[in-house]
Amino acid sequence: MFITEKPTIGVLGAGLMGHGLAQVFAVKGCDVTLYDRDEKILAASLDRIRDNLNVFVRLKIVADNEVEPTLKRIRRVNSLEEMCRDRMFIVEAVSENLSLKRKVFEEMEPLVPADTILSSNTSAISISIIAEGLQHPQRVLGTHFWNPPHIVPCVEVIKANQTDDDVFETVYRLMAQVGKTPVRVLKDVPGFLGNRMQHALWREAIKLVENGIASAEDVDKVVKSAFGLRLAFLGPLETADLAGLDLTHEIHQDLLPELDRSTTPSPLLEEKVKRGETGAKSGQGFHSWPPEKLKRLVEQRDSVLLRILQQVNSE
Ligand SMILES: NC(=O)c1ccc[n+]([C@@H]2O[C@H](COP(=O)([O-])OP(=O)(O)OC[C@H]3O[C@@H](n4cnc5c(N)ncnc54)[C@H](O)[C@@H]3O)[C@@H](O)[C@H]2O)c1
Repeated sequence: MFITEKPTIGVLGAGLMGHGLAQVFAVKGCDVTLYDRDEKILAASLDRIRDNLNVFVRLKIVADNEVEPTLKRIRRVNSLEEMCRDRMFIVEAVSENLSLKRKVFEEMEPLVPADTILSSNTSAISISIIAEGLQHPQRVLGTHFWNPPHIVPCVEVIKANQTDDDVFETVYRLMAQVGKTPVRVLKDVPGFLGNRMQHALWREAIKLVENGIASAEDVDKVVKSAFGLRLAFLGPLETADLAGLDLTHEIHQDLLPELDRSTTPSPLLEEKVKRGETGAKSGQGFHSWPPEKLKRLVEQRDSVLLRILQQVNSE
């Protein structure tokens, strides 16, 4: 399948992920339509993108005079129909809810020609189930961007049971064309690649706190000041190779039986959620989050991530 130099992109949902997705494509010269049923969220999206771009300008990744032309390439529209018009690729980023996702895909189908590619940014819902019952499920696949999508390079391109090979490879190339680091997820498994690994780590981290082995502060500190440091440069399998697979085998023989293997959320997590301690949004989770601390951390996160990426890319 052919990708034009300036692909036409539709983004459905302008929330946390959607506004950043619009930015990803617009920065690379694509013509973007952006739609959200919530008028306030849609109205605020361009200012959020401008704020994001200003961080890039401060770090000299984007030139000052590129900000307005980038914003001009994003057209906020007031209906699904307008968002779908003349699009080569549409990415859905509405709330994480299966029936909602199935509904919006059903609504989009009659609004686009059979060769418009439709993707979902779902974190965990099966793409094959979203595509079930559509007239042309072969043009549906997953593109799982990570938050913040305008900064984190990886996009997991997920092949659903019905996805056509050519569609899959076209989207893989499109992601590379807009400067992302695509990976192929060849089977539609829950959590794809990244969230399976990430939540295996979180399950163990929560269990260590629940069992009183260390504080939440110290659990986070071990990741940040030990093995987490190298993760942006070396993956776990590269690290296992460097450590030696014989040593890895030895350690797994002794350690794997000791690790948490729960198949339900931990009692500590259940208790916190019941108490309303839902993390940053409520001000309290494993850590406490006064608003100024949270604001500073999110700003620092974006600029630290960009600087790590600059460093890794220059090696
Ligand atoms: N937040 C993350 O860290 C993250 C990371 C990766 C993937 N995702 C996935 O991305 C998707 C979006 O997540 P988010 O965090 O941006 O959520 P969000 O709640 O910030 O945004 C969702 C947006 O969808 C809009 N919406 C809902 N129904 C709609 C409809 N019928 N038509 C038009 N707009 C509609 C809402 O108004 C809202 O603005 C989810 O599937 C989520 O799992 C999220």
